[in-house]
Amino acid sequence: MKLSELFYSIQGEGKLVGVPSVFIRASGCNLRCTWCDTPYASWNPEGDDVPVAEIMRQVAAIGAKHVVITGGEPMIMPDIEDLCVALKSAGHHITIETAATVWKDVPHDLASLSPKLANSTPTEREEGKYAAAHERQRLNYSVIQRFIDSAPVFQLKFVVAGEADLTEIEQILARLDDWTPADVLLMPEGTDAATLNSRTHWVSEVCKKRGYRFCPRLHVMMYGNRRGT
Ligand SMILES: Nc1nc2[nH]cc(C(=O)O)c2c(=O)[nH]1
Ligand code: SF4
Ligand SMILES: [Mg+2]
Repeated sequence: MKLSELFYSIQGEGKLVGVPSVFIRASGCNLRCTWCDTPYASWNPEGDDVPVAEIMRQVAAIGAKHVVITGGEPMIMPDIEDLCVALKSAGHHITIETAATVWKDVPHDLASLSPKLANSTPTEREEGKYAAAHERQRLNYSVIQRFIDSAPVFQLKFVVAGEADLTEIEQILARLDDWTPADVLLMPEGTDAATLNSRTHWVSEVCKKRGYRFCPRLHVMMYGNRRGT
């Protein structure tokens, strides 16, 4: 798998926030979010091809149960299934962080689904060649539904930048089945504490009204937006 980084940190987002976890970051993405916080795994993918056996050696050396496979987009990696099978048989808890645009039936424990809203689309003027492909691919309802239907546990984690995003989130949720408000997480967009804090108030008010979960970005608050954290 093309690997941009592998590190041990605290899960900063989602239902398992606070859990010490090994992060395996696949390099390469089919989307191009304008606010992507890991451009080194999407816009300008860095890293080397690392065999699953070597990834397993590095994970074993850390010795944690929880593993988060993120990216980039892990579901476009040719050996994602081999990696998940190996992690499962070694007894790990697997979270997959995906934009849920590509389906693969791989063993996992938590599907962290982050469908991308219109706020993610690059402007035509700045990034014309990516804007159209991103817009075409960013929402794939049948893929999202397959994850919901097959995952042992899932979360729908929406990156929100403004109150207008709520309308789109509700349109998306209306096309999906078998979720409850407790599965819906609203995460402020931002890669610094000041931006996150400026969005905390209105996002938390929406969560109180709708019964959605507020999703912090604990690692950004703890470490700033730094690689390997
Ligand atoms: N600590 C920490 N928690 C995370 N949760 C999701 C992450 C991601 O980049 O997908 C992430 C990350 O990069 N670091
Ligand atoms: S889906 Fe994730 S990795 Fe890909 S461009 Fe968007 S934020 Fe970046
Ligand atoms: Mg991230």
